[in-house]
Amino acid sequence: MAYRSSGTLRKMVQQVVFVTGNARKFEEMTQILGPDVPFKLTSQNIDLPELQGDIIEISKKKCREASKFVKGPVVVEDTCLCFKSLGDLPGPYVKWFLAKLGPEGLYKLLEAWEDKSATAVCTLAYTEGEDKEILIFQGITEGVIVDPRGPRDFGWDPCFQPVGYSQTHAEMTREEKNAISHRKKAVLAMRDYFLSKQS
Ligand SMILES: O=c1[nH]c(=O)c2ncn([C@@H]3O[C@H](COP(=O)(O)OP(=O)(O)OP(=O)(O)O)[C@@H](O)[C@H]3O)c2[nH]1
Ligand SMILES: [Mg+2]
Repeated sequence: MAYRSSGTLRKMVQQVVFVTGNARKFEEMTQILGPDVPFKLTSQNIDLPELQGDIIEISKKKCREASKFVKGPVVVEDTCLCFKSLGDLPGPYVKWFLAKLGPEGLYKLLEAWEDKSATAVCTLAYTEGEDKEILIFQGITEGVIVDPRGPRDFGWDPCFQPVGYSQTHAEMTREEKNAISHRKKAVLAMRDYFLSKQS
């Protein structure tokens, strides 16, 4: 078992459970983390209540709920899609907007507005256990909402085109998306935290 060499003797985290019902999130997080990470990531699908509030608040509550089930280190993710013209809605409620309207409907929501800009926000909330502090790692990608293009196998990817690119997330290969995405930025911030704890 590994221990931190400096400061108080402390057991290192060896396994982190990603509580999510979304297999694509786990797949992308695993690909982004790569092999160079000091813990093993597994996933568990627990139907967690998602309370209302701001992004950080929702993520922290989700993490605390998850930690009651998982007896050990746990991470959860909440992803928001925020339309500037709509005062950052649908934000954390994008899942329900997407389910009812599809990517076309998301695009049409902005029909009356000239400004189609949006931000994709990935928020990871991590804790070592039920009574431990919750840490937040966030990644944001700026983009525009376009008439959907590309495969429909993941959420709103077909209507989100990152600034500086001519392809939507859905038109990119998985590697291309993972190299620039909101998730990549959040996951690498979490990975850096773990690597810094090691040294
Ligand atoms: O096109 C996409 N590209 C992405 O990179 C992405 N990440 C999440 N999503 C979707 O946005 C909503 C977030 O809701 P969400 O954070 O509550 O996720 P979820 O309920 O699917 O899983 P979880 O809460 O069990 O982890 C859900 O509809 C997800 O499918 C994405 N769509
Ligand atoms: Mg959810």
